[in-house]
Amino acid sequence: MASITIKNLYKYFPPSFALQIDELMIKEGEFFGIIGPSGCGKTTLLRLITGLTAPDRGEIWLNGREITKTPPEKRNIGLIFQEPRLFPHFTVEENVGFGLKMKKSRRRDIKAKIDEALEMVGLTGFNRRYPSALSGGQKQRVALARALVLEPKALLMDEPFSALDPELRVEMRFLIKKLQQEKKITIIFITHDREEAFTLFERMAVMQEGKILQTGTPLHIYNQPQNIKVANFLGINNILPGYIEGNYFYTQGFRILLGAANQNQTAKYLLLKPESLKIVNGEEDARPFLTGTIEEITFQTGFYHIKVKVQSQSLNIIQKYQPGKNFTPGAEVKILYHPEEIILL
Ligand SMILES: Nc1ncnc2c1ncn2[C@@H]1O[C@H](COP(=O)(O)OP(=O)(O)OP(=O)(O)O)[C@@H](O)[C@H]1O
Repeated sequence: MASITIKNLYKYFPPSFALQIDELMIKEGEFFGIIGPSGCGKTTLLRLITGLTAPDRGEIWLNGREITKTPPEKRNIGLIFQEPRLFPHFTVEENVGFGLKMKKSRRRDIKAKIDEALEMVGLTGFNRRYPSALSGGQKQRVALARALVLEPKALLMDEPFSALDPELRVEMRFLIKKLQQEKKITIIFITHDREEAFTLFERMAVMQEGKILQTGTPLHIYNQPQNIKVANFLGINNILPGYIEGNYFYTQGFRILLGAANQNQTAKYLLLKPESLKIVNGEEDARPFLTGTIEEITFQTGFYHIKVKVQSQSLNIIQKYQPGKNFTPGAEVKILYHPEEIILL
């Protein structure tokens, strides 16, 4: 498996889209993610790395060798799409072995390699099945085996699990994580699912409008987003404009106490993570608080998502379900916050 380096890469699609990446380095054996909103250029970046799209300028290096002009089939980079793209009239075995056959490998080797790849993806014994007799998750496992059997230098995955139902998606995430750790595969994985990003990636790049806004571990980016676009994309959606004076950040109609490290800066925005806020009904707590009125409540797998109006602004709060504790729209509530968990930008 190999490292991938990108230098000054530029691709323009008339009339208005340009991808521009000054520098990006993906380490050998790294599980690297690319996240960003629809249309920001994630797929274009993958296509440039595999050679399916040619850049206007810039360089792509694979394992210390420049491959910018190398044809796709000579790069040996595996590509997995959202849909498995299997040949319907081929069996599982024929689908998985197709690339090896094209490379004119020996028949006995092909059989052994197919069996090994099928075992890796948990499909031992499925050799003779046709795609029509497979579930969505199984088809995507075949697509994975078909890529792995060629022992690619890197595996590029373009939202590979987004068409699967939630349970299967979780199962496939476990599988790919396990394979990546066991085989030390270099993977670049596109998603716009934040949960997927936090589960899978060692490092990731947040893209927007053809550019990389920030690179780092998911946790680092979540805790220190570089700007409000990154923060918002990662789900930190309480972004309050204002200014700092002394120990407080003043925003429209109220103020927030700052932690010791945050005072006397020139920040223009204060960010509150939805899960760092807590609604209390009269319980004693020494933490500073805001008061507001509950606007809206939804319940999602063990958590309440609550919107509370504080003066003219709405705050989003994610709070764990607790038996016996209910929230009602219209109720006046106290919202606790941690001054040390505030992000200033
Ligand atoms: N071959 C092409 N010719 C012209 N424009 C293109 C071409 N391929 C992509 N684009 C444009 O480039 C931009 C980026 O597209 P891309 O598919 O890379 O985005 P994405 O981040 O992968 O989006 P999504 O998450 O929706 O898949 C879009 O505006 C798209 O319309």
